[in-house]
Amino acid sequence: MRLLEVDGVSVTFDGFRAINNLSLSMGEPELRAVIGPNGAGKTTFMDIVTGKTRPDSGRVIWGEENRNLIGLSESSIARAGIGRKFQKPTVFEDQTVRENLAMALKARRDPFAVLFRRSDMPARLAELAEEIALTEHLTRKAGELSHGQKQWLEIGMLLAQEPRLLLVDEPAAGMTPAERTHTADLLKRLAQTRAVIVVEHDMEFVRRLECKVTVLHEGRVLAEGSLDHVTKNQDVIDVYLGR
Ligand SMILES: Nc1ncnc2c1ncn2[C@@H]1O[C@H](COP(=O)(O)OP(=O)(O)OP(=O)(O)O)[C@@H](O)[C@H]1O
Repeated sequence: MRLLEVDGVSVTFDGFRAINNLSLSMGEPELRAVIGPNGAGKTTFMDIVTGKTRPDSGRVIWGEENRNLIGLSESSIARAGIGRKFQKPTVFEDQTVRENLAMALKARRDPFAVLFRRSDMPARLAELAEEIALTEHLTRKAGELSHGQKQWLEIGMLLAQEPRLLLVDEPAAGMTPAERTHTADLLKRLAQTRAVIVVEHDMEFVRRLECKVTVLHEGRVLAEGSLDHVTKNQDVIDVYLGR
């Protein structure tokens, strides 16, 4: 099913067109990597989808009701089911892993939260911890976790909101090789039941995701397909070699 449709979106900053008639479609479930050189518009694309930046034109169509997200507040969009993981982890370092997850579960504000009984919380918390491979670390302070584990904890906290689409910004940055492998596996698993968009510079990591790749350049889609397909594309090669 089609979950998200970005349709002919443009945004200009001080006369500079950062996003230029961008169109992109996401299914549910789906895993997608978005790559592109510096300044290609990757961050601005996420800012538009999450309501942080309002485009000058175009539409962002969401869900089975074909709701246009443009003009909605960031919190309305989050409630509609779009979660965003920024590059830097923002977990509560003085709280334990369990406390961080419990806070995220309590913070659920969507209409389903009322159906979600408090007594179900321990089970859901255990499930989340399992999903992000932190079951053994529930009683540790988040500040004691490795960089990779903090990132997983934050992903777990986002999962508590049950997003239908998760946007993840450069998850592999600063991770050890073992953590990268874990993260790629985690994202692949998450994308079996929801839509996940990963913005990433690291091609080795993108290869591990084994998913469709969208290459952005100058605010529009330059190429789309498997990593092998897009890396053979002459336009993509030229852009990456800076010609
Ligand atoms: N608020 C803003 N005001 C002016 N220009 C901006 C603003 N935000 C982004 N830009 C410009 O828009 C272009 C796209 O930026 P964006 O950050 O989306 O690219 P990116 O693909 O995320 O790059 P990187 O890989 O370096 O993070 C860049 O040229 C950037 O300088």
